[in-house]
Amino acid sequence: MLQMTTQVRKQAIRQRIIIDRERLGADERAIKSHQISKRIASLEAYRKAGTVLAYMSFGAEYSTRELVRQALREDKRVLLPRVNVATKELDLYQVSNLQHDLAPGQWNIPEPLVERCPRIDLLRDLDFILLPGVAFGRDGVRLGYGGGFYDKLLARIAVTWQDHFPALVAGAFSMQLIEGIPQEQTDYKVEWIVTENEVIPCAAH
Ligand SMILES: Nc1nc2c(c(=O)[nH]1)N(C=O)[C@@H](CNc1ccc(C(=O)N[C@@H](CCC(=O)O)C(=O)O)cc1)CN2
Ligand SMILES: Nc1ncnc2c1ncn2[C@@H]1O[C@H](COP(=O)(O)OP(=O)(O)OP(=O)(O)O)[C@@H](O)[C@H]1O
Repeated sequence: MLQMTTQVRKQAIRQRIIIDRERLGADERAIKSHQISKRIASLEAYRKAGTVLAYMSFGAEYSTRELVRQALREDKRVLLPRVNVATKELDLYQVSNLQHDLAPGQWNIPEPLVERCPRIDLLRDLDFILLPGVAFGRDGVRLGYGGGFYDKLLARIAVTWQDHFPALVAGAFSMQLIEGIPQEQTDYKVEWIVTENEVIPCAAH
């Protein structure tokens, strides 16, 4: 019953923030996305990273394209997720060319083409993870679309790699920062939230 209440509360927050985020105009989103990208690119954790797990934004999410392009230009190893419908988990693939390596997948999100991109199973190699999200708390609590994809991925990484963990960073518009997001046992917190206005260091996970 407690579980149910948490899910209902999460869903209400999701719906509200998704609608509010759509209200930001396209131009405003582009300017803010650029500011977020620049701030993330200047984080030490990003600069030091050899292997980066990013994602391709969709809808009114902060646009990750600039950062993904920059990482490829800087010769970082760039991985992108693909929703595995059978396992309901994220499979990771290395991309090298955004024009040729991607096609619209689940929910129309650009995803790596399996025939062009090598699948990467070695979660140990990850230095930096850029996480999507609908809403965030300043303490690092993250609310996604409800698939639990990232929490499951992070749980897999935690098992593989107990002593060391990749940096967990989220880019988001400042309107996505809210108080009172309910947390569950399986939820991982992000370490940094980067908005158009600030870089927020959050509690360690
Ligand atoms: N850009 C981006 N890529 C991502 C994520 C993300 O949040 N953002 N994900 C983060 O985990 C995964 C995809 N997760 C998603 C889960 C639900 C919906 C969504 O729109 N669901 C609709 C129902 C759609 C349907 O079932 O047909 C909904 O909830 O209304 C989108 C993405 C992997 N890739
Ligand atoms: N490690 C895990 N193993 C199994 N199920 C999990 C795990 N982590 C989360 N889940 C389940 O996934 C479902 C959705 O979780 P949650 O609402 O936290 O998703 P989200 O963080 O919003 O989505 P996403 O991670 O895809 O952005 C929940 O029912 C949760 O119990």
